[in-house]
Amino acid sequence: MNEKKLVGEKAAEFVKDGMIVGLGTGSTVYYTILKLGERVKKGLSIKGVPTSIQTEKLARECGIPLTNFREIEQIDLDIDGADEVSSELDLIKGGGGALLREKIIAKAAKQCIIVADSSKMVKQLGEFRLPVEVTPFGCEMTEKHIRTLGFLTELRLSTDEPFVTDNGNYIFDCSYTKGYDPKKIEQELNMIPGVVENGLFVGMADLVITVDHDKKIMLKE
Ligand SMILES: O=C[C@H](O)[C@H](O)[C@H](O)COP(=O)(O)O
Repeated sequence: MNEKKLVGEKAAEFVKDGMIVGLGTGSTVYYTILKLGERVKKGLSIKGVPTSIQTEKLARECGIPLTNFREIEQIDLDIDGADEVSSELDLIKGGGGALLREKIIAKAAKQCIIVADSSKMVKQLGEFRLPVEVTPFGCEMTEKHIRTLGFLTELRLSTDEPFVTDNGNYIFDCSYTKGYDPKKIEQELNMIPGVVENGLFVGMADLVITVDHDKKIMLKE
C-alpha cells in the first residue's frame, strides 16, 4: 500500500461519532476523506469543515455533511497534510496553496493531526520553499519586503498567469539560504503589510502520523 494511503487512512480512525472535523487539503488527506466518507455511509455522524474548495467538493462527493464558522465555535479534530515536518513537529504547508484556510482551521481545532509520508520528515525545515500568501495589490512591494528578510522569492504561476488562491490572493514561494528560526520568521513575515499568511505552522501539530523504513505506521507527538 502506498505511504500516503497508509497514513491517510490511519488518521480516519481518530475520528469519533459527533465530532466536528477539519478536513485538510492534498493528496495524503485525500485518503482520510475517502475513508471518512465510507464510515459516514455506515452511520458515523460527523460534520466537516473543509480547508479548500477542492476539499469541499471531494467531501460533498463522499457524502460528508459540512458546516462552517457561522454555525460552530470550535473544531474537535483537524486532519491535514504537510510539505515538511521537522523533528520538533513544526510544519511547512501550502504546497497546494491552501495554507490560509488550513491555518485558520488548525488554530480553531482542539487537536491537530498531520498525515505525512516518510519523504516529508526532515530534521530542520527549509528545503521545501516556504509559501507566502500575499494580496495582489502591492505584491511587487510586498515581495521586496520579504526579500529583506533574506528570502529568494518566486511568484507561483499557473501556466502563464499568477496562481490565485481560494481567497483571491497570490503566492510567493520563498527559499532561504541558511537555516531559519521558524517561530521568528513566521511572525516577521506576517508583520509585512500585504502578507496575508505564511505556510509555517509552529507548535500546531499535536500528533504526526508517518511511516518508518519498514512501512510501519509511526505516531509522533
Ligand atoms: O496547500 C496544501 C496543503 O498544505 C497540503 O496539506 C500540503 O501541500 C501537503 O499536500 P500533499 O499531501 O498532497 O503532499
